[in-house]
Amino acid sequence: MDYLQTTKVDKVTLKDRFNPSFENNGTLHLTATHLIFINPAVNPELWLSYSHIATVEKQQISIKGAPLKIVCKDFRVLNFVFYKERDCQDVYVSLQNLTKPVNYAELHAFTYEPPGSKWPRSDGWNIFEFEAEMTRLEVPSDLWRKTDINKDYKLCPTYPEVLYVPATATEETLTGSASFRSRGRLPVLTYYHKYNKTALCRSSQPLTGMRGRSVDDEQLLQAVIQSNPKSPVMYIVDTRPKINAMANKAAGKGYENLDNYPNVLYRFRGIQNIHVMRESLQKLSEVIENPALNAGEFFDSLDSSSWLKHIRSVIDTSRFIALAMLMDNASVLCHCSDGWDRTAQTCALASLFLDPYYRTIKGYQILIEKDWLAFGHKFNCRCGLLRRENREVSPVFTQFIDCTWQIMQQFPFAFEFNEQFLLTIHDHVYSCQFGNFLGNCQQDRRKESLSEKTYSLWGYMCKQLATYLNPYYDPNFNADKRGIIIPLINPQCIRFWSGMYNRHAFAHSKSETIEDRATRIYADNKKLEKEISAISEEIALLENKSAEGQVNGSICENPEDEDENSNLQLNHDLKTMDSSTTEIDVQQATEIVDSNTLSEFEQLAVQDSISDGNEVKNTEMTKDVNYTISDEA
Ligand SMILES: O=P(O)(O)O[C@@H]1[C@H](O)[C@H](OP(=O)(O)O)[C@@H](O)[C@H](O)[C@H]1O
Repeated sequence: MDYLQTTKVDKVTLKDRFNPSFENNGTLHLTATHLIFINPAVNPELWLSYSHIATVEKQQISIKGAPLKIVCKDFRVLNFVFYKERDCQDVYVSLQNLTKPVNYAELHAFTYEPPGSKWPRSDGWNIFEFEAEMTRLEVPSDLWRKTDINKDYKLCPTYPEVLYVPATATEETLTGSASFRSRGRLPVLTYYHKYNKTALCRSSQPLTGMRGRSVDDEQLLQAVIQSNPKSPVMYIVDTRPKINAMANKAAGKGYENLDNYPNVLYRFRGIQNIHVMRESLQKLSEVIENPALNAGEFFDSLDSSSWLKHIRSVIDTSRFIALAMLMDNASVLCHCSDGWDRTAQTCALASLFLDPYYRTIKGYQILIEKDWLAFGHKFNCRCGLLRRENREVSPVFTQFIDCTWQIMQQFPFAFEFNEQFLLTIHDHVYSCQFGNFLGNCQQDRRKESLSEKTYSLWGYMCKQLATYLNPYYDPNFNADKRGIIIPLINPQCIRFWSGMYNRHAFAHSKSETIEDRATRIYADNKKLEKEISAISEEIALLENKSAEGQVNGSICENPEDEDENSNLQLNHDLKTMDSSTTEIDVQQATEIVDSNTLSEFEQLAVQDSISDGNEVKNTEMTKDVNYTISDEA
């Protein structure tokens, strides 16, 4: 490893911004893949994958030594102080080289071997197949068809090989439409709501320019409309601010000219581009890192970062898509400029609102496989996994994980998984320990043979599913409304996620958060309930046995059965155990559910739109529905 100027440095201090008096002195080791800091008096050792490092900065030397600041992609900030300036320089140069790998082979995934019992490298690599997911969604073959037009990625290099399109669309129409869409990313199906036959399609922007048009593209959208027997219209949800879409026109792209797209309702949604999001996260990081802020200053700075405003705009757009499909029975085409950032966020979230399957552990992984990995979100570029162009880095996936967490706060019973599940996925996008997120599209991953050469994160996670289970989960949540959830988007409903952005700040603090405590108590109660019911069954069995014994005059006299008697006593104690805590929690839980279900109006609307007859009167629905969306967003 010629990158390493040094492999071991003694007399290093790891400062704690939030506890300056805490002297953490130890030894720093640099290996091929990790920085390790060891202080025998502190457990556990600190292990940091080079892939997790965002920036390394040498700071002003002081009488205390030579400081080195490391900012991580999981929002951890490490301030080391070296006794010798030379050591600081050697570590700085080493990290500068080690954190900017040039090619995949340098990444940890190609050397990682799971600790303990080995499991097959293939575990978790084949959880997603497009056809299987479309079959699960019950996509009707008379309305939609699978096409192999993208075999070997020859039509669109960044799309998956398997695509689903309207059954009436010809291959010529598809080819013509692809040539009229940015990077060939033509409108194709990503989610199907079988209850009212509405479709969610996704694409990139059209190459309209000042007056361009494509009859093929127009015919393809008419075919989308005709694939939905429930409505004569469809929506195009352009996730961008209108002004950005207009700016793209000058570059020969832009948005659909509705004169050429009859029966289409157009909505601009105002989600900002990757550059604005990168700057917003930079401001958020500065707020997180600053221990000197008091509460008021913290929230003022958080506001000025606009991070929560952007999170809200992504959720709001996804909610609009779900409501348009649900209440207007209209199919939707969602796009942005390239159709791999904001489109991935909003299509995935809208699907998560409409289909409870995506709120299970496996379903959420399938959702990421479909709308993020298969449809070509550029993980390499956006997460800076290889030597990167800073202009391409942006927290698009972090925002999606944050949005998911926001929805979990509103619907704590609707998700099979917990916060730790989201944090694990987020952190392993950056760790490069597994192959799932390497590359920018499906074609890249196949070229690198990642499923043969690396382990899958899903394979790793399924070995410890209990870690990721949400004890509040109710698989039948909102069952009478088919599990559909429509989140609230009032600003006060969007919260700062300290479990993501501040989790390392108080890492050594022993205090348990309220949420953790409630989760623990609730999980304990669940466990006790299970034990009580198991014991009750045992008691019933024993009572039956002893009744039989009395009838046959053969009551067991031998001392071995004393255990059974003591069990009976124990069981009796447990059975009469004060279950007030369980009752309170169940009562509390019921209150939470009541406050989290749809508002009266939305419940009515949702019931109407998915009523058995499914005969929704569009005009009434649209007329009644206040989407609170302005075209000029
Ligand atoms: O929309 P713009 O202002 O042109 O900005 C573009 C969007 O952010 C694109 O992401 P998208 O997939 O969300 O459109 C991104 O891929 C491009 O690099 C950006 O230039």
